Amino acid sequence: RSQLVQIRTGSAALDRLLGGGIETGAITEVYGEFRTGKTQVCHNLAVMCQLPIDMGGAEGKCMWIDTEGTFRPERLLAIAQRFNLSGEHVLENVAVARAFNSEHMQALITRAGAMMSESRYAVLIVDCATSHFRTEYAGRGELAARQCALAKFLRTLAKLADEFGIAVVITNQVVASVDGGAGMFQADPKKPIGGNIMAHMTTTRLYLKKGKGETRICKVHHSPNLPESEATFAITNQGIDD
Ligand SMILES: COC(=O)c1cccc2[nH]ccc12
Repeated sequence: RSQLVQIRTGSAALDRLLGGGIETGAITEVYGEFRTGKTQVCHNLAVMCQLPIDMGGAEGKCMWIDTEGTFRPERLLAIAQRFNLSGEHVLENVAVARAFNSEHMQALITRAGAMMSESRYAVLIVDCATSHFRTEYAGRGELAARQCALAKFLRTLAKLADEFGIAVVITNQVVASVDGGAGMFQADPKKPIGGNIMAHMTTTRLYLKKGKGETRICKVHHSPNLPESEATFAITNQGIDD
């Protein structure tokens, strides 16, 4: 069983909000509207996880499932430079696969276990975890089937988080809604069909929203052990920062 640590995000304010950083051995959902920094948080974690544990890292590799072509290797190089890591070495330790539909996503995480038995992974990123489910199960009549497929996907992720002690980080794009961005599949409270799968199958949920200029505000939702407070961070060319 690998030692469970918290991985620093690159923003001290955000790390304080999280009680140290992103938890390994757990699933963290990062959700928010378009362009609120979800993928930027992932780029930071893909580098930070490779730092020594005593520097807030997890001394492991990153596995990245990219569903919308938002992975940017050049962003990793800039962040690596900021933390005095070799960019080439950092990129070598990030295994990226494009996932073109939800079946492909399920196949990738099913096979991920074999790779995690071979070498030390610290982070599995799925960005974005919900877009294919949303488009493939589009109609209202498909909500139950969508919840079922998503629940199976999250169960597989939870098993990887538990078995390999990795931090699973999944992003979820939500549209501005009257319920204040309650996250994907927030079933209409009047007709809860399995409720919000994401809300009860993830350990910690980070809601991101735009602040002034290039700043973003993160609010912790539904965390079993963190106060519901918020932190402000910046998005820079060298990743997220205070
Ligand atoms: C090169 O990257 C992979 O082979 C990979 C990346 C993310 C998830 C994966 N699952 C199985 C292989 C794989």
